[in-house]
Order: sequence, then C-alpha cells, then structure tokens
Amino acid sequence: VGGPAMRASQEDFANAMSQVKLLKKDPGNEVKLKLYALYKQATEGPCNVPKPGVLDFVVKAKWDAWNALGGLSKEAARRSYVDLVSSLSASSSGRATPAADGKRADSDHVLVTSEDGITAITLNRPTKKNALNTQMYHDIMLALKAAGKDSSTITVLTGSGDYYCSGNDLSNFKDVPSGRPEESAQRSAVLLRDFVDCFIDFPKPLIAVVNGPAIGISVTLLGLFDAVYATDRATFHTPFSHLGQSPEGCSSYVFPKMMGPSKAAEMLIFGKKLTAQEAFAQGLVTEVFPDSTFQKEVWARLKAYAKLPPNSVRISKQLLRSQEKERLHAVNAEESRALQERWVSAECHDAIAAFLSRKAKL
Ligand SMILES: CCCCC/C=C/C(=O)SCCNC(=O)CCNC(=O)[C@H](O)C(C)(C)COP(=O)(O)OP(=O)(O)OC[C@H]1O[C@@H](n2cnc3c(N)ncnc32)[C@H](O)[C@@H]1OP(=O)(O)O
Repeated sequence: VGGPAMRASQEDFANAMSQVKLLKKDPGNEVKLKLYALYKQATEGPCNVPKPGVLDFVVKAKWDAWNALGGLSKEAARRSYVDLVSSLSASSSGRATPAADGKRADSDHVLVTSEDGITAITLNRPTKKNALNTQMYHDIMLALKAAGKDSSTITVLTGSGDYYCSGNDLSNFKDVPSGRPEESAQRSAVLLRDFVDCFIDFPKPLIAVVNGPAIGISVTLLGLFDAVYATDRATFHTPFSHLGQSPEGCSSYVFPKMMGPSKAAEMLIFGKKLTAQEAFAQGLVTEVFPDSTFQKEVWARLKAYAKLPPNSVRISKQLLRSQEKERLHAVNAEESRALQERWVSAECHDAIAAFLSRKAKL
C-alpha cells in the first residue's frame, strides 16, 4: 500500500545517509526532525529513552518525533528514510518544489507555480486521472511546506486534464513485497498521517479548484480547505467500503459536522457519489461554476482575493481553524491506524485485485 516496490537494503539506507549530507538546500527543522526520528527507528527500533523535561526544547522535540513513530518496524523506517531523502534530493536538484515567486518549478507529476500572490499546486498525471502515487504524496507535502512560507497570499490545489484526482493510486498495492504486507501498511499509515497533517497545519488560505471528478482522499481532504470551487462537471465519490477501506483526511469528524451524520454516512459508509450541486448543498463545495466559464471565473476571483493584505488573511485563517487543530490531529492519527489494519484485510485485497485485474471500476 502506498509504498514503492522494493525493500530498502542496508546499502540503500547507507547511500541515503550520505545523500543527506550533500543536499544543496537546508530542508528545515521539521524535515530534519523527521529524518532524525526515522534514523533512530531504523537503527535502534521504537523510542527507548525516558521522556526529557519540557524545558529541554531541542531534546524534547527529537524525542517527540522519534516517539511518534510508535512501533514502526526498522525495515519500514529504513524505507521511509530512503523515500524521504530521495524526494528531498529531487527537490534540492530543482526537479521539485519549492517555486520562487514568478518562477515555475516542476516535479514529474506535481507542478508548482507562484504568480500574482497565488501559489498553485497542480496534479499533473492526467493519463492516470491524477491518481496519487507515493512520490506525489511527498511532492505535495514539500510543495505545501514551501507554499506555507513563501510570499504568496493564498495557495491553490487543482488538477490537469479532465479529472481533479482519482485518489490513491491503487497500483501502489501491487508493489507490496511478498510476505511483508504489515510493514508496507505501517509505512503507508505513517505517510498518510504526515500527508494529512500538512493540510491540518497549513497556515494560509488553501483553496481547491476542482476541475473535474474527485475520488477518495482528494474528496475527504476538502473539509480541510478554506474554499472549494467546482466545475458543474465535478463529482465527489468516497467508495471506501467498496474498496474494503475506511475514511481518512479527517472526514470521519469533519463531514458529519459539516453535513450532518446521515448525509456523511451516505458518502463515507455507503459510497454515494455526489454531483457538484449536491456537494454544494451539503456544504462541501463553496460554489459551483458552469464548466464553460469555470477556469476564467475562478481564477479572476482568486486573483482578487490574492490582493488582500497577506498577513491579515493569514491571521484570520489561523483564527478560524486554531480551535480544532488538536482534535483534527487526533482524528488523523485514529483514521491512519484504522486504515493500517484495513490495508492488510482480505476485503481490501480482494477489492484492489478486482480493480487491478480490470474486473471492477467505480
Ligand atoms: C498512503 C495514503 C493512502 C490514502 C488512502 C486513500 C484512499 C483513496 O483515495 S480510495 C480511492 C481510490 N481510487 C479509486 O478507487 C479509483 C479507481 N479508478 C477508477 O475507478 C477509474 O479508473 C475511474 C472511474 C477513475 C476512471 O474511469 P475511466 O474514465 O473509465 O478511465 P480508466 O479507468 O481507463 O482510467 C485511465 C487510466 O487511469 C488509471 N487510474 C485511474 N484511477 C486510478 C487509481 N486510483 N489508481 C491507479 N490507476 C488509476 C486506470 O487504471 C487507467 O490506466 P491505464 O489502463 O494504464 O490506461
């Protein structure tokens, strides 16, 4: 689930440790803490030292990061370390984000542009309906971290081609090394939790420009956006039960609050697909636009918003969201734990096998 095909050998791990020293850009404290934690987990296993005092800030931050990895196996930590270093190296060599204002930085499937006070992150894998592979999760996290700190006023997530996003790339499931499904599920749960945390913590207005159908995690995350603009061609589908899985993106908490428990159950338990108008009626979408004028109208609106004073906009966003942050982090942790179990279930394996053998489509 979610992870690349091979196990990380000791050699891959050693290479990654050397690569870290060659990074051209400082990856920032948050990433350094993550690298530290994964290194400790990979070499020593779960956190085995007493919790330091609260005033020992640096030691405490390191301890927290290591301890947060829980029972992640050494092999899974090694793989995550190698993946993280590889995405940092790609970014550091200019292949991925961040984008400087007015410039454009590309990774393979995630494009980042920054212009007119707007940083736009575009999912760019149209031949696969913008399904999210492991590298894309990492690229989006890097792009969000950079956008949170750049000088733009607002950040936008959108898709290229006819889809917004078809959710998790189901072929990630093909790549599980035989005999190691638990480790792979554990690694994916860590990735999922980190990924959703980036949305919970995003410090400035985050806007989804939903240019077509949205499936799975690309729908659930919408509850963490500050505005969602959709073409009337868009649909919103969370077929978790059909896939033997369960909701993520904090939707198990945000959706019932937003649309009431029974409408949330129709979507999240029974997999009812909503039209754009239905999603608008449930409060998931802010406004629906005719497809023929969608791009023009939405970007004109966004450009006007981006002219607002950036600090004021950022502070207002944080005020609107701060009360819920702690709760959302707890929900994210719980949802990731539940999915980790689902991913090794027969129900999930059968559903994915059916999709991969072309017997099933949503
Ligand atoms: C680590 C974090 C985990 C987070 C947990 C997240 C969970 C989720 O997101 S659950 C949702 C998963 N997504 C799906 O179940 C969608 C599966 N895709 C489909 O049902 C269909 O492809 C479609 C409805 C999205 C589009 O159908 P159609 O218009 O008929 O087009 P094709 O099926 O021919 O698709 C073109 C091409 O794209 C590939 N593809 C589309 N979606 C995915 C996907 N999610 N994963 C992998 N591949 C996908 C599809 O296989 C086709 O590929 P080719 O055959 O190579 O052309």
